[in-house]
Amino acid sequence: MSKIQLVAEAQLPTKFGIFRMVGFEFPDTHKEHAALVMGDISDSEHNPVLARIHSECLTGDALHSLKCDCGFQLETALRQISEAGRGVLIYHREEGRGIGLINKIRAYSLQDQGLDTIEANEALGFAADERNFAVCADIFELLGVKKVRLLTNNPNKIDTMREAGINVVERVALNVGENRYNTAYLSTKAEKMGHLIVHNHENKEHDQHQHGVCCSCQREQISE
Ligand SMILES: Nc1nc2c(ncn2[C@@H]2O[C@H](COP(=O)(O)OP(=O)(O)OP(=O)(O)O)[C@@H](O)[C@H]2O)c(=O)[nH]1
Ligand SMILES: [Zn+2]
Repeated sequence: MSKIQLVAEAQLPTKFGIFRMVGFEFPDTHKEHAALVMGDISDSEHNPVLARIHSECLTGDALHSLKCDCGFQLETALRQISEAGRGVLIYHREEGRGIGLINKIRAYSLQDQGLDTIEANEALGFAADERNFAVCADIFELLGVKKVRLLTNNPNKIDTMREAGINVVERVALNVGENRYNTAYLSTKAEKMGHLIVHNHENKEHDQHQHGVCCSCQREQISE
């Protein structure tokens, strides 16, 4: 398969400030990814860039689902980049950990019957995580980013970046959005997938809760 290429760029004003949106495409498959860039990221060698690899989650990112932590992480990452005045968010379009939206809905149906997130994937014939993060290293390279402070709880993202030559100088934890509907999902990630999740009750910075959702996440008005 040929390498992904940078194919389009434009300004994107958001509620977190004005980003440069960069579009990437594989020439053969036309599979698309995108990145939001703020500030001057060309000097990462001397001043590592705050960065997020955010895997697509239509339900969490756009439809306000409480079944996962994705939407909360997306908002927090964009806010932190905006506060830093500089950074990159790669929107990694591998919905449902790479199984796609319809299969994720099928997995959610199995979860409604009691399976956890990994068991549901496996019952559908998939691995627990089908994502390929290597493309994100290529995207960092195309953006001229060499050293990053990576916003993630997933050690696999860090390992893959380092193997691909992107220097992750720091992991910045992203523990937001825990609520009654995703506690089991977060526990499965921590216990079975090795994610570095800190639960709200252990997280001194986030010890106030409203409506079952962590105080830090700005989506406090949730009707239950
Ligand atoms: N197959 C499947 N995918 C899910 C489920 N819940 C969320 N996802 C997808 O999981 C991806 C996010 O992965 P997570 O494991 O939550 O987090 P991560 O990106 O690995 O790690 P962080 O950087 O810490 O956010 C997105 O692509 C979501 O669409 C689920 O129950 N089943
Ligand atoms: Zn999600």
